[in-house]
Amino acid sequence: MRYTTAGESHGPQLTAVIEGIPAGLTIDPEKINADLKRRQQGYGRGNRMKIETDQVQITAGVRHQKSLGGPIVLQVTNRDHGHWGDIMSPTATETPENTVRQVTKPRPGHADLVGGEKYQHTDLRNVLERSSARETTMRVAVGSLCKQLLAEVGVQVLGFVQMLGGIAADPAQLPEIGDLTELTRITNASDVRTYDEDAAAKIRTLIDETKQKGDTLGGVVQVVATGLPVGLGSYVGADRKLDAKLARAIVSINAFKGVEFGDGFGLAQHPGSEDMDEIFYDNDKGFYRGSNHLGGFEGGMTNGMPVIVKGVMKPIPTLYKPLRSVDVNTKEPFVANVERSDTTAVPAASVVAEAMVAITLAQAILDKFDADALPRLQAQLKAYNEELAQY
Ligand SMILES: Cc1cc2nc3c(=O)[nH]c(=O)nc-3n(C[C@H](O)[C@H](O)[C@H](O)COP(=O)(O)O)c2cc1C
Ligand SMILES: C=C(O[C@@H]1CC(C(=O)O)=C[C@@H](OP(=O)(O)O)[C@H]1O)C(=O)O
Repeated sequence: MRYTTAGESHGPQLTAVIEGIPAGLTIDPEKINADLKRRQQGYGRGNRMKIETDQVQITAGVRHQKSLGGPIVLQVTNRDHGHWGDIMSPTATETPENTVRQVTKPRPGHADLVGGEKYQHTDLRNVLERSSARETTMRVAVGSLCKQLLAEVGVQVLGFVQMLGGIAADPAQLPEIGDLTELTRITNASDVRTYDEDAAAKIRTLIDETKQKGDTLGGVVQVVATGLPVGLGSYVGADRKLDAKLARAIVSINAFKGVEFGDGFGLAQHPGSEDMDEIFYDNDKGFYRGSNHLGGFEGGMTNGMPVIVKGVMKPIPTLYKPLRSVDVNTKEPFVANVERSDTTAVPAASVVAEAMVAITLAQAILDKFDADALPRLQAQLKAYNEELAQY
């Protein structure tokens, strides 16, 4: 399964084309809309989210809510496009009026300067429009569709905020991970609600204070996936390791600078005897691990434990507090002048991370098994799990 997205932040609309979804999958657009809404929420977002109400339109590959096996097209309208006149029109010709707002002042921490140099753009709007995290709308739409597929084979995926601006959102250890729907109830990724209401209140206060100072915040998000078959991915080649593919998927999210599995960087702080997950056997459960320090991966393969992936998001680069930069035309220094921006988008990013994990896990399952039609995929997975139970 592969997908691509298209669209500019303030262009008319965003599009995703997905190829390789099995025929016969029920696709509920309202479930996609619910995830799009989660991505739009979260304390600390800027005014753009008051303008947009992201709703998916499915325009190809689906009939009567069932996938047909061909490419699926998803579209979301940018309501803000209406405020941009011809400036973001794909068809209007260039005039003094629609080029007057040329962007020549690159923002530190953004793609603006390097993108201009690389693509020979003198108007940096041509860079920022596509490098904007507005694009993650379509990743969430694709991920939401993938979650509908994963649910049909017993896999659940959930992303949430683990830390924001240095304050832990889940100070307690994750409870025994069973049904992720239960986890959704207590950890609402769309806001900074956490296991611990005190922590959530502290985070909201910190976001308010940071906004007042014209500054921004980053954080850590966590994604948990349960119900995965043993043996997705492979140790036999670098390009087949599934943990490596997940790392790439997470770091591909705008502003993400690091990724870890299970105890991640914390593993370096203990001797091996405290970090390995010992192996046990039970007649009913088969092989199982007594702990999950390694986040569900051994040798680049799923080992049957929940997959636990974390990603770190840098603070939002556009600050109301000015940062120094240099105008690409005049080569004169300036201090940035901001119109609007998020103070933090870590809650939204946790929904994006969930989508990226769902997409990558769906790809791994569809690569491994015959995926032309959903019932055959389900039958193959069942046979595979039954075979492994005899090992
Ligand atoms: C959901 C989400 C919302 C974001 N909102 C903003 C924003 O309002 N302002 C901003 O400057 N950056 C925002 N970013 C971050 C930038 O898109 C990102 O830092 C920039 O494209 C440069 O890419 P890089 O940080 O991956 O190098 C957001 C990122 C995400 C994931
Ligand atoms: C539009 C979204 O996020 C945007 C991501 C973003 C950036 O630079 O990445 C900058 C802001 O855009 P604008 O300049 O239009 O306010 C955010 O609002 C979204 O998440 O849907």
